[in-house]
Amino acid sequence: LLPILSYPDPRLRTIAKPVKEVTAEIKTLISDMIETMYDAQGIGLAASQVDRHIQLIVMDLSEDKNAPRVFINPKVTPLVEEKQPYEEGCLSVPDVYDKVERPKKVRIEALDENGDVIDEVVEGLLAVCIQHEMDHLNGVIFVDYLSRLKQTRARDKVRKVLKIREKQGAQ
Ligand SMILES: O=C(O)C[C@@H](Cc1ccccc1)[C@H](O)SCc1ccccc1
Ligand SMILES: [Zn+2]
Repeated sequence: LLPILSYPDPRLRTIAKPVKEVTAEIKTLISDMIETMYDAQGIGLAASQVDRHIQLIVMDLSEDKNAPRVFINPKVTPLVEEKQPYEEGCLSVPDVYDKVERPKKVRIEALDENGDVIDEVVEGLLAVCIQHEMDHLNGVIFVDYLSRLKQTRARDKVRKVLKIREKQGAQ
């Protein structure tokens, strides 16, 4: 399992670089990220969150958690002005959930783990998730869209959750 960086760690603000070649090392990182995502009960995970600053996202929206998807060098283009609210969470901001509005329908252009082209128009949770993950690759965290007060509360909440986890870990 890979350690997930927690807000407000400044490393989460690093801009991810494009992947030049899908090497064996990157394939290992992909499977480690998928395993880490499942363990953390996430439906998406960006490489930035595990302190690897390359343009790589893994995702699995399936019920049985057996359909992982990989997006390399993704580009997301909003297709409509209309925005849709969604109660978002983030593995880097544990136990904090709040409403974020994002474009309802987007186009995803990327490469998959075999270097094959992905070019899809998506809506719903997949559209929310890919935009949330793309933000991570650009050093943006969903709490950045919330009020200052909510950002302060989020920082305090994460500090508390991490203390509890440390205590649990130590036992
Ligand atoms: O990037 C992450 O931190 C994983 C995110 C992905 C996500 C955020 C908002 C909306 C959809 C996906 C989540 O922690 S995964 C946990 C989760 C699952 C279902 C709905 C919301 C959050
Ligand atoms: Zn996140």
